[in-house]
Order: sequence, then C-alpha cells, then structure tokens
Amino acid sequence: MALAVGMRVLTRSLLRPWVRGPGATPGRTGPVAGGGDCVRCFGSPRVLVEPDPAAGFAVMKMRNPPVNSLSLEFLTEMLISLEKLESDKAFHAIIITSDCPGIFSAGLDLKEMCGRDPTHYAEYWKAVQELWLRFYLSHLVVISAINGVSPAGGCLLALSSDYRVLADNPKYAIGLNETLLGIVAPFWFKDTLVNTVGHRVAERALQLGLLFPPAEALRVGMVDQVVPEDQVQSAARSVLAQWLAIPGHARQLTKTLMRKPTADRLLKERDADIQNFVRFISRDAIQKALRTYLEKLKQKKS
Ligand SMILES: CCCCCCCCCCCC/C=C/CC(=O)SCCNC(=O)CCNC(=O)[C@H](O)C(C)(C)COP(=O)(O)OP(=O)(O)OC[C@H]1O[C@@H](n2cnc3c(N)ncnc32)[C@H](O)[C@@H]1OP(=O)(O)O
Repeated sequence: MALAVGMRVLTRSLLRPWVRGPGATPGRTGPVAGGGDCVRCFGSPRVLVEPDPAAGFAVMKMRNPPVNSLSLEFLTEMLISLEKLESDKAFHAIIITSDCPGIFSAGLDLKEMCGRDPTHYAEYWKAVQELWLRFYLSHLVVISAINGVSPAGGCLLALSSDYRVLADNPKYAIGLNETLLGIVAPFWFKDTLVNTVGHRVAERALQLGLLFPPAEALRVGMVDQVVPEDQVQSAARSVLAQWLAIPGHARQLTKTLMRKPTADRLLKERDADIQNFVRFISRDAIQKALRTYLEKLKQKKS
C-alpha cells in the first residue's frame, strides 16, 4: 500500500523529460556521458533513461552514488522507469547499466535492513520482490551491461536479465555473497542462480558466498560475455540486435515458458516470504551481523 502511494507520488514528480550534460536544461537536447546527444532522456534523480525509440530500445543507467545500493527509493524509481518503458510500444528492449564508476550495484541497501522497524522491513522486502518479478518477467529484452562490481542484490538484478555482458576488470566480481554477511539468500535468489548456472555450481557458490572475477564468471555461465571495459556498451548493443531480430511474440512466450514456474513460486508465497524476511532480519544476531559488516566497510576506508 505504502509502496503504491509512494510510486504514484514519484510517478507524478519524477518522470519528466530529463536532459543530461553540463548546462543542460529539461526539454532540451544535451550531451550524454557516453558521448553523442541525448535526444529525449527522461528519468528520475537515481535512474537516467536514454531512449532510442527508432532503434526500439532504451539504456537505463543506475546512478545512486556512491555504490548504487538498492534503497527503497531507488527500487521504486527503477520500477517506475521500467513500467514506463514496458507500456510504450516503441520499446522492445532495455540495456541496464551503471553511471557509478566501477560499481554496477552493491546490492540491497544494508541501511534498509538494519535498525529499522518490522513495518519498514516488510515494505522494503515487498519492493525488492516487485522489482525482481518485473525484471525477471519483463516482456522486454533485458541486457545487463555490467560495468562494475555486482555482489548479492546487484548480481540478482543482472541474473534477472536475458543476457549479461561483463567488463573485463579483475575488480568486477559478481555473485551471491549473502553468507559472507551472515545472511541467507532467499529461495527465489537461489532459484534464479540455479536457472543460470545449474544446481552444483549454485550450491557451492551460495554456501561459500563466492564472488566470481570475470573469467570465472564466464566459465561457470554466470555471465554470457566478457569484453574489454571500453566495449561493454557497444557489445551490449550488438547482442541486442540479435535478440531483436527474433519475432517478438515467439521470444516473449518462450521467455514466459522458461521463467514463469520460478516466478510463480514467489507469487504463490509472497506474503509468507515477506513474513520470513521480517522475522529473519529482525533477529538480534542478524542485526548484529549486519552492523558489524557495515562497520567493516567503514573501517576499510580508514
Ligand atoms: C532459517 C532460514 C530462513 C531464510 C529466510 C530468508 C529471508 C531472507 C534473508 C535476507 C536476505 C537479504 C538479502 C540481501 C542481499 C544483499 O544484496 S545484501 C548486500 C550485499 N552487498 C555487499 O556485500 C556489498 C557491500 N559493499 C562493498 O563490498 C563495497 O562497498 C563495494 C565493493 C560495493 C564498493 O567498494 P568501495 O568503492 O571501496 O566503496 P565503500 O567505501 O566500500 O562504500 C562506500 C559507501 O557505501 C556504503 N555501502 C556499500 N555497500 C552498501 C550496501 N549494500 N548498502 C548500504 N551501504 C553500502 C559503505 O558503507 C560506504 O558508506 P560510507 O561512505 O562509509 O558512509
């Protein structure tokens, strides 16, 4: 309910034409980070959408610095941008990438799961579920251009796409590392990973909280392509052409056929999953583990 209200407010206030670049003003064309002109960018403070309707796709850039952690507001903004693109017949695909150098996404925002009350945890988890369901089942082709590190929820986001291109940088590790934080990846995180890399690789990766560097990620099938860092965006665009050449209805029905059973498991148990999460995350031991982890991240700097 709160999410629905929040989304209505955000939809009204945030999704206006958005133009990037020094001195750019809304409604005008301006330069964009990757070069070239942004014809009609739109979006919200944390999500920049660069549409190319003539080519049938849009680039969705995450920009929630410093690490694109998936806060409630950020999740909501991503959801709104995705829904907007899905409801516009001009778009058949999106490329999701990051605007934060070296970071695709640091995953779920630990501050949303630490020191808050059960109502907040429930609202947050519902938003996490919603974004996953929307990305995982989107009728659009979703390509991840992974230009940075992507642990846990960042990895889940990438795994929910149809194809993953990862920049070849040893720092850009990807994986579901929840156990390293003393928490447990929920069954639908696990199912998404199993569907991608198979049961044995997933079992080992999940128990050990493995974060795979690019060559390893490619070897186990966690990503589909590893390319030099400066070619991630162009490689994502090239591969998109192949996906868009397939008759849309046939591809979409096939995607549904492959993914619906996994999504249905969560859809059938959504409320129970929220209750499980709230119970689990509210435990003193889990709260302590998360605080310690956040503290370690801070200490790493000093
Ligand atoms: C009985 C069984 C029941 C089962 C029930 C199951 C129920 C469910 C269980 C719960 C499941 C919950 C699932 C969670 C999934 C997640 O996504 S958890 C998040 C995991 N993420 C991480 O581990 C990444 C942590 N971050 C990093 O490793 C690094 O920050 C980085 C490699 C991404 C970037 O490094 P660097 O560039 O050096 O930046 P930093 O200085 O480390 O960070 C800058 C700044 O950002 C803060 N930060 C980093 N990550 C997060 C985050 N995920 N959330 C919030 N904040 C984050 C960091 O603390 C710094 O803040 P300050 O500047 O110090 O304030």
